[in-house]
Amino acid sequence: MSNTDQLVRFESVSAGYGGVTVLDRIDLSLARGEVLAVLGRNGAGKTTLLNALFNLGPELSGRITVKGESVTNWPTHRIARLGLALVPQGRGVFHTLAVHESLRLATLARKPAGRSVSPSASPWTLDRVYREFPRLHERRLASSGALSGGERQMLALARALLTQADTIVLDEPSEGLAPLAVEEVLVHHVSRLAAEGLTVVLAEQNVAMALRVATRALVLSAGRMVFDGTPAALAADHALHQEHLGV
Ligand SMILES: Nc1ncnc2c1ncn2[C@@H]1O[C@H](COP(=O)(O)OP(=O)(O)OP(=O)(O)O)[C@@H](O)[C@H]1O
Repeated sequence: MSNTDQLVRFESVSAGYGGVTVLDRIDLSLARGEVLAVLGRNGAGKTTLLNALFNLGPELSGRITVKGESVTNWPTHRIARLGLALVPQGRGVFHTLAVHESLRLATLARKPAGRSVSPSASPWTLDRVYREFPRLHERRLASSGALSGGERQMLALARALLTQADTIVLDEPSEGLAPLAVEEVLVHHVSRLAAEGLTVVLAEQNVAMALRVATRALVLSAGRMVFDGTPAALAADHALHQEHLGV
């Protein structure tokens, strides 16, 4: 893999809280255009891995590189300006704002430094977001707090796109969504965006959904990486499923 294809690299990254190790010497690399599913049971360290990438809390050791820059311990906003956007668990939308206002605010957020990093030729605008998510256009005057779970996830995704990020990181996007909403928001929209060149990382408990959209999967178990490969290889590995993903 050439350096320009490589967006993110973890080299022996350990992370923890209050001296307790939660992630243990993780090595991984993420290439442009991949849809990477980060899987594992409750407490396996999925959120900690995403938070390590954005330097959002855990104590870190090892080395994290984003687009060739060594970003370990950089402030989160500087890491984001390299073209990464995080949609946190619970979606992080302001409940009192109308959908349109929430999206408009996202267009004002600071853009990545220098050149545009959006993978598609045209930048994300409000019009383009409303074309991609017609449901948000219908609901543009509704308060964000009145949205369904699926609509709120679309709003969070749209806000991330409006920062012109080329890499979107989603923490448990299917959590609390009805099956139809999972299908519409995640399988439909995420697959479409990935087909246009967006790089996506999603931490998920919903293994079946994640494997439908992912091009690659990692499995964490008690902070160690126990699998890194294709969704097909993971789906075929029943013993690994049983041991590290089964409920
Ligand atoms: N801020 C924190 N302070 C202390 N311990 C934490 C903190 N955040 C997470 N942990 C611990 O780290 C471990 C991994 O948590 P993490 O949230 O990364 O797992 P996860 O795989 O995302 O699980 P879930 O699916 O439940 O979100 C757990 O034992 C958790 O209790």
